[in-house]
Amino acid sequence: MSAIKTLALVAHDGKKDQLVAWAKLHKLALGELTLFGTGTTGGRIEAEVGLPITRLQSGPLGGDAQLGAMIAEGRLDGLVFFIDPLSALPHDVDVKSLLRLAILYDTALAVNERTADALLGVAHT
Ligand SMILES: O=C(CO)COP(=O)(O)O
Repeated sequence: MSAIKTLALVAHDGKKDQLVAWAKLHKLALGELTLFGTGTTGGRIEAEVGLPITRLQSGPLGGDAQLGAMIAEGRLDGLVFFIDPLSALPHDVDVKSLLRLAILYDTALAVNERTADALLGVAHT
């Protein structure tokens, strides 16, 4: 696998605290990468972690679709997407589409913390 240079960070509302805590823990490693995020997630990463991140639309307003397009265009190496397995979402079709494209294009994909650690190459704590 070639090294990851561009990484998107996304979390559903019930998982945002976990993603912010994970990003704080791995700020140094994440700081080496060009980061993208959906609107609300990206805003929290910027404000609470202090990492520069390009914010797309909020997920329900097309942010997942924008990330899918980036994957289709070969502009994203990895996706850390903390999906909330306990909540139904109005934009579930967009989430499915994003995951489908990540699989189709063999994008490095982590949907939980342990796998995100592996993706980033850091030790699980
Ligand atoms: O809903 C999302 C992903 O499906 C995330 O969007 P926000 O980061 O804007 O909350």
